Amino acid sequence: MTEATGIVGEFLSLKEETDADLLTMQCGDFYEFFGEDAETVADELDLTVSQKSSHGSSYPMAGVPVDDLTPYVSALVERGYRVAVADQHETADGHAREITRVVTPGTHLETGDASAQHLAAVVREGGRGDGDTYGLAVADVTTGQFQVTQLDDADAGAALTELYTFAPAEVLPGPDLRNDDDFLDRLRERTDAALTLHDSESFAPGRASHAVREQFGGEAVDSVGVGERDAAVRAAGAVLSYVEDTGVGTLAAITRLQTYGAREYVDLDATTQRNLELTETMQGDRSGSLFDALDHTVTAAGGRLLRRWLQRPRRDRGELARRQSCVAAFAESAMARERIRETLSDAYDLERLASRATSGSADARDLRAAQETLSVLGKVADAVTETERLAESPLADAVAGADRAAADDLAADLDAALVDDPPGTVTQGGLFRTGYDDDLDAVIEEHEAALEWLDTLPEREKERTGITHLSVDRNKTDGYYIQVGKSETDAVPESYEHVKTLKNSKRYTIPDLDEKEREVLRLEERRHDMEYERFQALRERVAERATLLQDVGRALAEVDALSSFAVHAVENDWTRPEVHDGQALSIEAGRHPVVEQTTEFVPNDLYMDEDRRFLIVTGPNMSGKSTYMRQAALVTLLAQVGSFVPARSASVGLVDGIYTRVGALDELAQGRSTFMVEMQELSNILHSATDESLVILDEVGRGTATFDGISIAWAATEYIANTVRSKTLFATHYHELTALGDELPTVENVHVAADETDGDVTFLRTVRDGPTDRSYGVHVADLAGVPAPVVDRSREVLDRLREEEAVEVRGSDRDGGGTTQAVFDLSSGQFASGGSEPTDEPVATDGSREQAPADSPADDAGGLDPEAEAVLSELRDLDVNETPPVELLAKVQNWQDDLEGA
Ligand SMILES: Nc1ncnc2c1ncn2[C@@H]1O[C@H](COP(=O)(O)OP(=O)(O)OP(=O)(O)O)[C@@H](O)[C@H]1O
Repeated sequence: MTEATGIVGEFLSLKEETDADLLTMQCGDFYEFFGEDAETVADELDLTVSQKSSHGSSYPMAGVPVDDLTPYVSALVERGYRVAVADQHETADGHAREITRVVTPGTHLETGDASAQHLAAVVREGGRGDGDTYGLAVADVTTGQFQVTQLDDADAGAALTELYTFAPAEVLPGPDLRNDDDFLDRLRERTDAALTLHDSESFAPGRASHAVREQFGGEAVDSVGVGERDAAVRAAGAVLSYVEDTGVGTLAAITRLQTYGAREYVDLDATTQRNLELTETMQGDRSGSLFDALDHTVTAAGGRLLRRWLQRPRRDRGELARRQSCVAAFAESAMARERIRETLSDAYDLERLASRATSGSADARDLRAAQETLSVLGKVADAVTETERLAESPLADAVAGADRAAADDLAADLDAALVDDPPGTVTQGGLFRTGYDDDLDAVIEEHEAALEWLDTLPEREKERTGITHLSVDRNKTDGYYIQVGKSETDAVPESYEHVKTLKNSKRYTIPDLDEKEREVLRLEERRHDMEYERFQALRERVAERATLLQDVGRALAEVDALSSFAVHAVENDWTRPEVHDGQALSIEAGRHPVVEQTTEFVPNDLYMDEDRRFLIVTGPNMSGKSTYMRQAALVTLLAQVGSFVPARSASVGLVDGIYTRVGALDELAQGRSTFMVEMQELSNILHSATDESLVILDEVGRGTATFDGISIAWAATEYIANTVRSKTLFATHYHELTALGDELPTVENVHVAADETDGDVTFLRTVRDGPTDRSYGVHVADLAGVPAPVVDRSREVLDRLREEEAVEVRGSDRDGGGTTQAVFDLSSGQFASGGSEPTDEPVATDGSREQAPADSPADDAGGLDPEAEAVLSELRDLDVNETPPVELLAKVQNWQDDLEGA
């Protein structure tokens, strides 16, 4: 291929300049993609590819109109591409093009999604292995939120967990982490984030701390105690530099550095968020999640905050008490609450408007929206002050946190400037009210007068000439003209100069009209320029008040989220939990917050404390074990976000983390076996949980052979109860484990009760102390529609196993005739002597006749060899009641081995 020149050549050389995935370049009224980029974009967005020839070669080309670029870029970014945009600008000798911005998943301003969009940088300091420090900085450019933290971590687990909670759209790994496959794999596994290698220099301590100081001022850095060389500062500097480099212009919206310590939030890893179905169900649906059930917010920002709260429960009792008091006040002020929510429903997303103002993308409608929302603050504040119950609650401070006077001033400013319903374009005039600016008014007045002259021209000309079919109009080619109907063209005066003949009419112009036309065009252009200039100035003034907009936006979002909690509490009869620093978790008549929405729910009590930390939950399948355990976790979580809880009363000891292990669903797709995932999750819990955590284990060890499963569950229970000492609920079908309830002082048994009369099982949904006696699995098989012969036979087998610890194999006699030949002996785990008919000889499962082995019980009469004797005597001496099941199993296995050896 010859080297491209011209437009394609220009495109290719711009492409060299950027490491973005795609480049689009403005060519007049279109943005064009060329070459491979054109093909990729056409594939992704269903655009038509044409061919552009350049000096004998031909290049694929796909383009979109200038005004439509944003949605196309958004769609590409949402698919994970980083898109560079090269704009065209006029120069003395034609035009030039340069890359003005790179839109990436983490810096995408025009997102259609109201939820937060996070860009994160993560830095590791110190050698590999023990004692590493991780710095994390997370920005949301759409709202200007910027959060920074630092944590010490041995194996990156805590740092990754912290990252997961933000569900970042884009991550910038620091220089030390770029080549760490393990870290990157773990990151990819749990987030959909695009990984971007940003300039290593920007992570360097000096550069980074300079960037942080430039952005927030030296004092801000010092006051939050982030030292120069800290990993957190390096991460923060990299994020700032990336936002600046991508050029979307939102850096100015990042006004505040929020640092937080790991101790402020409850540990809640991605697995647990998913298991507890906080924001989506395990199947990935929003509907049916806790957020979905709980969300009564009326603004996008309020919804975003509520979601964030659920994902980041707090450990600070003071903050929780503050939120609870606000919810309580709202719950008891029905009228004011409804009035405030009604007012709030007029609010736009101020945090996002602030970012649009600073990036220069806000239009007059956006500023109008900002004005209306700023004045919402005053109305909400008034409603709070006027309602005694609200006025004396911490809500008054929450509202007062934003500067109402400044908000009113800015709102008044904007209101004085902009017309009520401004147009969506900012270059076509019509934005400002009269009285806002004298110079502008003068031009507008002249312009309007000239337009008025044109408007009334037809009347004047009709009167002067006596022509009835006469109108004045304008189009692009002819400019202004007088149009006269064909039948009356004879009556046209001499002063009319003919312009064009149409089928039914003729067009003319007159000297006065030509002159007015020039005047109107001149005034129009001047007016548009003046209005645009003034609009930019106004937008800049708003951008300068970004912090104010963000403060007001956050205050309104908080009022929205808190009143949403109150609405839910009132509608569902929730109660204010007592939160305390002790261990006890006590729930009286508790319900599951989501299940109770759709089911006639049977409330249950739960009590745990220092001496009753570990509950083994047994009960039939489908009886409600999982629901009961999740309910405990969700009540705790709700208490730690400041919400009321679904219970008659509740007292919740604050936890430092909630860990769950629940049946894995979709991990097989990722190439890991269910059991492997189960064990990884268990391992993570055993490493991470502390005596202040809450652990939910819904079956452990089920994914493997029974003996291994029981052994692992047994050992894990001992380890948690004796060493980790976290509050734990463990649902299991291994009844053997219930023995631990009697032996370990802090472990207790509870069960979900069921009632069986005449073979009919009724689930009572009531939790009682002590272990269950049966499991009713066969009943569930019946409910699930397993064919009747299988269900009936299961019942028979079950009964025989219970009564005789042995069961025969049906149909093992291939030759027909008999039904009962091979007998499986539960206690030996082997086929023992055959049944009685039609023959006494043992038959293997394949139906073939076998010689009875020499040491089979059938041969006992002949005397035993020493090994068998030894086994028998051990068996006789064994105290079954005193031996833990796992040991029993091991013994049985040993005996079998011994006997086989003999
Ligand atoms: N307290 C309750 N009141 C009313 N319905 C309940 C209650 N608890 C559970 N349920 C309902 O019972 C069904 C089974 O509950 P769950 O999944 O918790 O049972 P499980 O014992 O964990 O079952 P399995 O052992 O098979 O996993 C669910 O549909 C749930 O909605």
